[in-house]
Formats: sequence, C-alpha cells, structure tokens
Amino acid sequence: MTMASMYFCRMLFSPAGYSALPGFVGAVNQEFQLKFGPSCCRLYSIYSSTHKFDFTDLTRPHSWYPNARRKHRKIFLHMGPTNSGKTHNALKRLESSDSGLYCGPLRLLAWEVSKRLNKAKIPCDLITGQEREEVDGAKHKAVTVEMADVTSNYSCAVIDEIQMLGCKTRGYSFTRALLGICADELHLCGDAAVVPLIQEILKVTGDDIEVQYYERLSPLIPMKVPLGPYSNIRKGDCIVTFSRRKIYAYKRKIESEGGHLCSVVYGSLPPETRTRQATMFNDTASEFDVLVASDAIGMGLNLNISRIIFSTMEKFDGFEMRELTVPEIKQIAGRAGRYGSKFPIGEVTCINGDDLPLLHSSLKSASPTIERAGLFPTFELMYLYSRLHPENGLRQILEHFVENAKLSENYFIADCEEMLKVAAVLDEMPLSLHDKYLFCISPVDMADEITSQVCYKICK
Ligand SMILES: Nc1ncnc2c1ncn2[C@@H]1O[C@H](COP(=O)(O)OP(=O)(O)OP(=O)(O)O)[C@@H](O)[C@H]1O
Repeated sequence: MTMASMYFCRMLFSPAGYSALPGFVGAVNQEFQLKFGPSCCRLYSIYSSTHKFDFTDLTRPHSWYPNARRKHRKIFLHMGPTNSGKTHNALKRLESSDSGLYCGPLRLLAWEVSKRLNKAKIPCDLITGQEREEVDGAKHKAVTVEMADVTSNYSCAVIDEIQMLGCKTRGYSFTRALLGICADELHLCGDAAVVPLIQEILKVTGDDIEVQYYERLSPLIPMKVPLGPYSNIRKGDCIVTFSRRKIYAYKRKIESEGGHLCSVVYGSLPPETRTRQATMFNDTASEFDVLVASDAIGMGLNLNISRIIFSTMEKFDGFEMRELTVPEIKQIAGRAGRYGSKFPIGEVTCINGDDLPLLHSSLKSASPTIERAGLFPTFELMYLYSRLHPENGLRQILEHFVENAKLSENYFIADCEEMLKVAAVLDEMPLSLHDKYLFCISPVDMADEITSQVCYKICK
C-alpha cells in the first residue's frame, strides 16, 4: 500500500473522517451512512489498485445503489397516453402491498395519493420538499420524486410520469428513483416514448421487465374552429395559460364577458386550496363551472373537464419563451373527457385560430423517443472529491463535475445553472458541504426575490 492510498484509507475510515461528515440526521443522511460504507470500500479498492480514482467517471450509475442491486426487482412499465388507466392499475398494486412508495412529479399528486390511501385505511406518510406528514403505523409513503427513499426496502413502488427522466433540470431525480428504489415490484407509469431508453438503462441492473401498453379510455376530439367570443365559453371548459397573472386575468374576463364563475388551479396553490377549487369545479351543483388553470393540470389530476382551450401555444420555461412540445400539448389536451367523469368525450381547441394547425398536428404525432436520462453526482462522490480538494467550495466542485463528467450514451448531466447560483451564495456561509448540497438540490428559484431571501435567512 502506498503512502497516498494509506492516507486516503485513513481519511475515509478514521473517526475523524466520519466525525467531519456533516450532520447525520434525516433520510438523506441515513442513505449516506448506509451507502457510504460499501461504496467507500469499493471506491477505495479501485483507488488502491490504480492509485488514481476518477470521481467524474459517472458511466456506471447503477452501481451507486448497492441495496437495489442486491434485489432482483420486477419492473412493470405501464405505458400509454393520458387517461388510459396506467396510474389506476399501478396504484391498485400499491394499495394491496404490505409496504409501498409512490413517487410523483408534483406535490399535488403526492398529496392526492396520500389522501387516497389514508381514506382507504392504508396509513400513508406524505413527504415533499415542503411538508412531512407522518401517520402512525404507516408502511406507505407518497413523496415527490426528489424525496424518494433509496435506502429502505419496499414491497411495491410506483414512479409516475417516468418520461420526465429526460427533463434537463429534474430528470436526474427520476433516474435516481429508477436505479435506486429498493422494491420487489417497481411500477413505472408514463409515455411510451421512454420505453427503449428504460430497457437500455436496465440491461445492466439484472431486473426483470414487463411492458404493458395502454389505449386511451375515452375519445378526444380536436375542434376545427377556435373558441371565438367569450360568450362561447360553456360549462366544463378549461382555459389553459402559463402564468399566475394571466390565470387571474382570464378569470376576470370570463366572469365579466362569458357569464361563468371560474375556479383556478396552478402549481403553487396550497394543496388544500387547490382541492377546494377542483371540488367546486367538479361539483355539478356549484356555480363555478369553468376552470382556468396552468399546465399543473397536465399531470395526473382528475378533473371533470369537457373541453381544453389553449390560450397560447408558447410558454416561458425558466430559460426562454418557447413553443409547447408535442408531449406537453398531448398531456394537457388529454385532460379533457376523463374516463368515468360526467364528460366522457373530450374536446380541445385554442383561443387563437392560428394555433390550431400546431394543435392538430401535435395530437396526431407520436411523442419523440426520449434518448437520454438526466444524471447528477451523488453526495458521496462530491464529498470524496472535496476531501482531496479542500480549498474548493461547492460551486467549484459542481463546476468541476459538470465540465468533466464522463457519461455513458444513455445519460446527460443535469442542467445545474440554478444550482450554481445557489452554491455561490451558500459558499459564503459557514455551512457543511452536506448542508450546502441539500440546499442546492432543493427547488429554489433564486430569481424570485422573496424565495431567495427566505433561503438566505434559513441558511444563516
Ligand atoms: N379500470 C378502471 N375502473 C374505474 N376507473 C378507472 C379504471 N381505469 C382508470 N379509471 C379512471 O380513469 C381515470 C384515468 O385513469 P388514470 O389516472 O389511471 O389514467 P392515466 O393513464 O394514468 O392518465 P394520466 O397520465 O393522465 O394520469 C381516473 O379517474 C381513473 O380513476
């Protein structure tokens, strides 16, 4: 053993090394403790045999999750368009399992699943970036995908909207859940465009895969004409727009010119308020019979919508103003005519007639195949790297990984622009690397004055 490798070994396994590890509390730290031992042994053995360990080699992400790799998982892909019963079937399996984990892309979806399970007398915790509601005796958890637990054993787990693993900012959390969740049965629900990539990624995990394709349960008809005057608005319509300001502007317009009262739904509404608004809209006795919503309705929410009306086919995606993609258009349009609702046949149109060709062509197109999944280095890798470069702050460590990451062809490195901004602020504060990492992977919009001030105060 060389001096260098002896030093490396001492550094990793000495009590000082461990005590220097930042606060061992909470689920992420539990994951860290459980994984750190075997992973470090593995990293160390590679290091001592080659005298050189490349921390930026991210070509084998499946090996970051030894617990899941020890299991022979049975993976069910429920693939199909919106409103085809995919989630319904996966949730039925979850409900009948001894223990389970639901991972959704939205806090609202996790909230709905936890409510549904608790109502069915299956105690279920709710864990999102914003709340943690623990229920006595719960063996089920409904979480946002970023909070997915990859250390415990589950009988059954569900990852909803799995095609989001191709999302440039959040995709890595879906990849982590896909590779890391330790469940006998893992159910993946989403668009069939992701099937070849998942099959490719799972070739190295030793899991069994079964794919089930679904058809839409009720018809969806694209209209040949745009909405026209607001007096054409009718019961069960849903106007889709992409900013909170516009949501309230349309609500005012429709209430004054269209003669209908409107409920509103958008992502940042508290779940209780959103449920109240959705219930008012779904309730036939209520006067609030029109909905104005953001694309937050695009994923999974069950609403009695008769017709979707796109106010625009463009949205600001945090980086730029861009046209909606085919999957986004299909996903949002698919909310009309929900199976089992009072409007079993859905219609879809636009406010602006010039947008109709894009709407029609998108609904006829297959979603483009998703070629690569997002990836982000684990805390362990960053920690080990930081021990060798103690002079570097989190921002420099992140930049190093982004610039030097070596990836297999199935993956891309997550877009870290926002994280780099947060890391630069955090590096000014006396926080451990682990705490900085946690703050960094939390969804904070540093462009939002209030959010960034709150983040700054909490960190301090
Ligand atoms: N076999 C079934 N029996 C009764 N209701 C069903 C059945 N399958 C689906 N549904 C209902 O149809 C609606 C659509 O189902 P589900 O949410 O599973 O669709 P999905 O394919 O997951 O779509 P999305 O991606 O939009 O969520 C839900 O209200 C669901 O409860």
